[in-house]
Amino acid sequence: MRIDIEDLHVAYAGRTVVAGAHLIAAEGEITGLVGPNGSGKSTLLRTVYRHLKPTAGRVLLAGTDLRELSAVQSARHVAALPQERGSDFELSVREVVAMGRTPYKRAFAGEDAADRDIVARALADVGMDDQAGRRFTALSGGERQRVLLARAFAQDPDVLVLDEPTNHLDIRHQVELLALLRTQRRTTLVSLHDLNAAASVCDRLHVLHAGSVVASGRPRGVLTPALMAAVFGVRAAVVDHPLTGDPLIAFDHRAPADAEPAAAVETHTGA
Ligand SMILES: Nc1ncnc2c1ncn2[C@@H]1O[C@H](COP(=O)(O)OP(=O)(O)OP(=O)(O)O)[C@@H](O)[C@H]1O
Repeated sequence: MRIDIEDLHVAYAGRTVVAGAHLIAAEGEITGLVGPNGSGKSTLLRTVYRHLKPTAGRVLLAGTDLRELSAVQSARHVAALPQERGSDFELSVREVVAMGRTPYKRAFAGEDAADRDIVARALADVGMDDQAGRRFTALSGGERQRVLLARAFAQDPDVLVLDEPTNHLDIRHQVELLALLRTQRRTTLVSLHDLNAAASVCDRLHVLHAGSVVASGRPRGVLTPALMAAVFGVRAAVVDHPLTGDPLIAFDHRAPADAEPAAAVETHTGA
């Protein structure tokens, strides 16, 4: 299922932080959202998983305005890994993941064999199947993250919305998670701070700056040295990754760039 975000505005207590964002997350593609701190990535994602209501504009799921769907209907289609990662579940790992099946159950209905298979597969996908009996609150930050991702997988959604899913993960688990997203081929909308990971894993990228999408397109067309200077305020060269051929952004960690105003950034929409 495809997601269309049209002229989205979102405000907190009257302060608009997403202002007229447009983007498409195409069916079966990984669509990345990148941008500096505070640019509005989490806020935009929160409207897609219905944690926040837009003040104007809309989010369409396969052409239907999300607001026309009930909470249960949208939970069958859209699963999220939010940035607010619950830490207060006095539940086992397996029970947390099984919560992903809730949208499919009638009140008080128990698990059936199909639910148990889906939960087991989700736990195996994130490499937590050997820890299913542990208490969620006893896990490390990265382990919790993987369990909450398994809960999203157990929801068997058409669309995955992931807010910085690689946060807290060691490099091996980052690579595994991103590879897993690629093999699943679900419609995925994901925010990432790691621009090299975004360049490798995303089919398309949207760059948010001060609440607006300032560049969109294939990673190679979007992640240019000029954009890195103007939006992120850093100096960088873009080369070919020696192992994969993906764009590899080599940052100058010694000094920031003199950032140009964001208005100087051209919006890219091509390949
Ligand atoms: N719950 C909230 N109440 C009020 N303002 C908020 C709230 N959450 C975010 N903001 C503000 O909205 C703006 C956008 O924040 P948001 O978290 O969407 O940015 P982000 O791009 O995800 O940032 P980061 O990269 O730091 O996670 C920021 O100015 C932030 O301070």
